[in-house]
Amino acid sequence: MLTAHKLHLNLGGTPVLHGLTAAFTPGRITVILGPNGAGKSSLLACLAGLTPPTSGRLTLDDQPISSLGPRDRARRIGLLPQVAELHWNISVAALVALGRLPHAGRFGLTAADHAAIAAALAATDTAHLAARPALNLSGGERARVLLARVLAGQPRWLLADEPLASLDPAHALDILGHLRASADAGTGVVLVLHDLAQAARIADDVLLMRAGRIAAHGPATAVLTPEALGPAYGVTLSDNLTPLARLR
Ligand SMILES: Nc1ncnc2c1ncn2[C@@H]1O[C@H](COP(=O)(O)OP(=O)(O)OP(=O)(O)O)[C@@H](O)[C@H]1O
Repeated sequence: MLTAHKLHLNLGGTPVLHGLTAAFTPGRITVILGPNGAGKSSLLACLAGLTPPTSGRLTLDDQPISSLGPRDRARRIGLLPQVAELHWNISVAALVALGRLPHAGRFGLTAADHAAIAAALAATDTAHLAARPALNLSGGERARVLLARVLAGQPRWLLADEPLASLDPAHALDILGHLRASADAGTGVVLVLHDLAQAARIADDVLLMRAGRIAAHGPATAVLTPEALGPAYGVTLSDNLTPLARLR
């Protein structure tokens, strides 16, 4: 289990998370929803152990996340951040191989490493880009390659912030299918999404945030309703979760 207990986070003197308590279950896909600025990315960064909370407790399988060494943590928790910038013009193959760094032994990549990299390239339909310089990719290609880097690490927990935002419908479906298969194989998957239709398609559980607090958390069927989502987003929603109008 990945858990947050009474999590508070201040950034630049501003309270961003206000005492969140939540547990995430391996083998399930949790989608975090909420309006801009609700604290979704901040929560994900805390869960990944990258942003230390101001107070509260984060644990992975009953162990404080802060007690994990960076290599151990990176093996167990993979994070795809919302804004993933590329600074080096290395090849796609080299970039995806970086995802194996937490597993790297003294003698370079093993057959298992190569197999994991090939599987990540296949899952994201990026194998044909392997020789391309990473800086020359389109936005959607770059997003898929950066996801491949995370998948190559085969983390037990996969946290991804808007992983489908720049993908075309076919690639979005491919990635959703891969995430479902990963969860079915026991991976804990936590996704931040804005598209309610995608959330409805993939979520087992939904954590709805509003202004740094949890507005609802439970099975998707219970939270993905116009009554629960509408007030959080300040809109009225149709039965199929299409936004109809702003709430006054
Ligand atoms: N370094 C920072 N200093 C001060 N405030 C910050 C900092 N980083 C984020 N915030 C604020 O924290 C709040 C939560 O931000 P966060 O990025 O977690 O929201 P979000 O729900 O992911 O939003 P979005 O849907 O727009 O991506 C926002 O009000 C944001 O302006």
